[in-house]
Amino acid sequence: MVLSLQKILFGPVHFPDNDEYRAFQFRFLCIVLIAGGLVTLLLLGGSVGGVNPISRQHSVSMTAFTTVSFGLWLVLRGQPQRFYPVAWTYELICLAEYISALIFVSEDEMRVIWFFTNIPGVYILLGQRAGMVITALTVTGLALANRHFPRPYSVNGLATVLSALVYLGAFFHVYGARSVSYFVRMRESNQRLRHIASHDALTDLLNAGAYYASCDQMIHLAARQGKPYSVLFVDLDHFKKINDTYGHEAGDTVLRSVASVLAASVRQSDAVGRIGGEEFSVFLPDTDRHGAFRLAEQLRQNIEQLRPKSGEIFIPVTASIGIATSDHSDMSMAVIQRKADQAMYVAKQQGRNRVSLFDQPAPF
Ligand SMILES: Nc1nc2c(ncn2[C@@H]2O[C@H](COP(=O)(O)OP(=O)(O)OP(=O)(O)O)[C@@H](O)[C@H]2O)c(=O)[nH]1
Repeated sequence: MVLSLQKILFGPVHFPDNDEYRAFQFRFLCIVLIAGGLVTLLLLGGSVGGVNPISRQHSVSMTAFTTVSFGLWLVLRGQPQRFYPVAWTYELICLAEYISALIFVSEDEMRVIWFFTNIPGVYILLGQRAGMVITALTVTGLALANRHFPRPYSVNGLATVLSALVYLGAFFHVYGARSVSYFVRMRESNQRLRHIASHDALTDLLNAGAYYASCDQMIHLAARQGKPYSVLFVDLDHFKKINDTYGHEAGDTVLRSVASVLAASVRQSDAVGRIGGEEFSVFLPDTDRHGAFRLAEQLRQNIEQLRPKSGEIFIPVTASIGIATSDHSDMSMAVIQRKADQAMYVAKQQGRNRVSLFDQPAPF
């Protein structure tokens, strides 16, 4: 019920998770357009019914305003990319409408109130600069035009109106600046937290949880498309000895260097995760065992040539890599990872610094 009302009001729109403020502005503008059209329609109804007489000239302007408001809502519905042109157009027709009321409805001494309702909306929809410009235009326009109105406001009345407008503009300026900067900081810290929760602090690769979650998604996609996928289990050789010989910090340097090589050597669509101390896993969508073997061999050589530097020492490092490729049945991540692990174990047994395929001889 709520969802279908939202669909009617806003159309079929979707905003990314970290775009709440833009989503709010879009929805706010839709509501403002509908509310603006309805309010003028109500006042026009009052005029037709004789409750609230409005001059003929202003009735024409109100009819045009109502039509354009609803028209703009239809233009905006489901099209967030039209937000700024629609918001500016609406703002300009609002100003025209309020000026028309000032000139043609002089018997309504409260008509200046509409300028007050306008300013918060400009700050919310169009931001600080537009809010300041519209406030300044309103204040100077009223100050200069007052004596030309058929029934000008008294000096006292005008002074109150202008001071209150300046106060309102300043208030929303400060409030808007604060809330936007607060929102931006909240969004940044959310992004940071999400990154921390899904990445390994030492290497900045995906951590085990995030890595397996993204592999599960890729496996679903591959199953739908009927495409093969492979997993490389990369385990550094005699890493304990590296720690013992060069120190733990040098070990960390090695892990970071290997992680960079892995991340730089694969495609954007592949996933790389640190799944244990000196264990990495690489998921290769749309890759059969030939492609996986070629890449694994390349990675093995890149790691061997790496020789990361710690202090004045270049540390020799090698890796054993196990490969498993999906067969025609659907293979879960846990199963294929286990097979890659077994293949890696074979590589270790055969002397390390080599690539081994699960249950199969090398294809070349
Ligand atoms: N520097 C550092 N060492 C780590 C980290 N995580 C795990 N290790 C160390 O990695 C070593 C892994 O040793 P093992 O599992 O025995 O494996 P290995 O020495 O590489 O031997 P093989 O795998 O059989 O070639 C352990 O000594 C861990 O303490 C880390 O974040 N930083």
